Amino acid sequence: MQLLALDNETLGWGATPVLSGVSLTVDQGERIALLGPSGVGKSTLLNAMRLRMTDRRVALVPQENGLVAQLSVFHNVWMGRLDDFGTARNMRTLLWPVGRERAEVDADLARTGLNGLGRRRVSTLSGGQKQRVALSRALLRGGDVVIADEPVSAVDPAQSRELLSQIEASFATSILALHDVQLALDHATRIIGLGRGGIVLDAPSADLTIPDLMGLYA
Ligand SMILES: Nc1ncnc2c1ncn2[C@@H]1O[C@H](COP(=O)(O)OP(=O)(O)OP(=O)(O)O)[C@@H](O)[C@H]1O
Repeated sequence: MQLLALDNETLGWGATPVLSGVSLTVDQGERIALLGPSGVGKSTLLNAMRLRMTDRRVALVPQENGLVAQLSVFHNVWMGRLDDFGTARNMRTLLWPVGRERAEVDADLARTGLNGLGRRRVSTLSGGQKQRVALSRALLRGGDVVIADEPVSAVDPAQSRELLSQIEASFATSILALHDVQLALDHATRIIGLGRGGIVLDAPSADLTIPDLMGLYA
């Protein structure tokens, strides 16, 4: 089943184009990694994909995490489900979370290695812990597809692999901007490479090698 299609499109911000001639489709079940040098347009493409999938349940992990620093880890993770409930229920959960809600959040915190941190204020966490809060929020939300912008950039290599495995376990389809080419080759089934204002590579990971991908950064 096709989740989205872009046909020779120009993508950018306001009147400023970043990527042009962008044509691609994304099918359910694909695991896509976006690669390319800093500033090339990975976030721009992810944003365009997100906007085309309004008919799908999408979980997002933004590059800057999108957390509310003054609120607890529990509150930030629960935000992944705010649009599942009405205002009154959300107010109640934010003020007086019940045991079942805490348990649901705790289960996803455990999956990202943040056991026991539900009551901590996000502002007191390390960069890698904050990133894992954002991933826990996406896991709690669940959905058809996860769109994540460098979701493991602040954690160590072993944690990166574990976290990507957790993403794979929860989402049938994933679209991830990554900067580690080996991680991309190991976890994605398809790699889209950006450069020179557009897509310069779109191929199955199985057909690609590290030197092929390093060419994106030359
Ligand atoms: N929200 C935004 N509003 C306006 N311009 C933006 C916005 N986000 C990105 N841009 C611009 O779009 C261009 C591509 O940036 P983008 O963030 O898509 O690249 P990227 O490949 O994700 O970079 P990085 O790897 O550094 O995160 C840059 O010139 C950037 O300034």
